[in-house]
Amino acid sequence: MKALIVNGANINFIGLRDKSQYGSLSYKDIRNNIYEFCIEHSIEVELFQSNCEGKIIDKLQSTYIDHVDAVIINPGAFTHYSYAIRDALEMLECKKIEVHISNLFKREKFRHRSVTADACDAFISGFGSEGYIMALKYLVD
Ligand SMILES: O=C1C[C@@](O)(C(=O)O)C[C@@H](O)[C@@H]1O
Repeated sequence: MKALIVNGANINFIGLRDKSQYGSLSYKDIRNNIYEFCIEHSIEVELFQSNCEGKIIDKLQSTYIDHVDAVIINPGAFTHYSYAIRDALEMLECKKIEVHISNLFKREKFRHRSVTADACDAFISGFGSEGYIMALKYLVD
């Protein structure tokens, strides 16, 4: 099993920003938890984070050449308006899971809408950073 985990805008600042929504684990802690789970379950994983929409699209497109079985994506605020990331996701034929650390529906109205979620197979929101592990568990079960 080969998985790509893509994190978008400001996810590298998790642990510093709005701890009431995102908890106090840092992005590095979250990465380490993911690596630990992937080692235990023999998942080959690549973690990618960018604050640039175009770089995220390039990374998603690269999975055509560098085949992956699954993409797990937290686009950050791009979730709410990036049709370009949505289109890049839609093209991919692998399993796609959208993850959000916070519960989008318990927050501001602009966060209630995901333009990327319907290009994915599944959606996880509100389980904190455990959401990434839940997505990985779903893939290995
Ligand atoms: O950056 C983020 C993080 C987020 O994607 C989440 O994981 O809960 C939710 C988004 O609305 C926000 O812009």
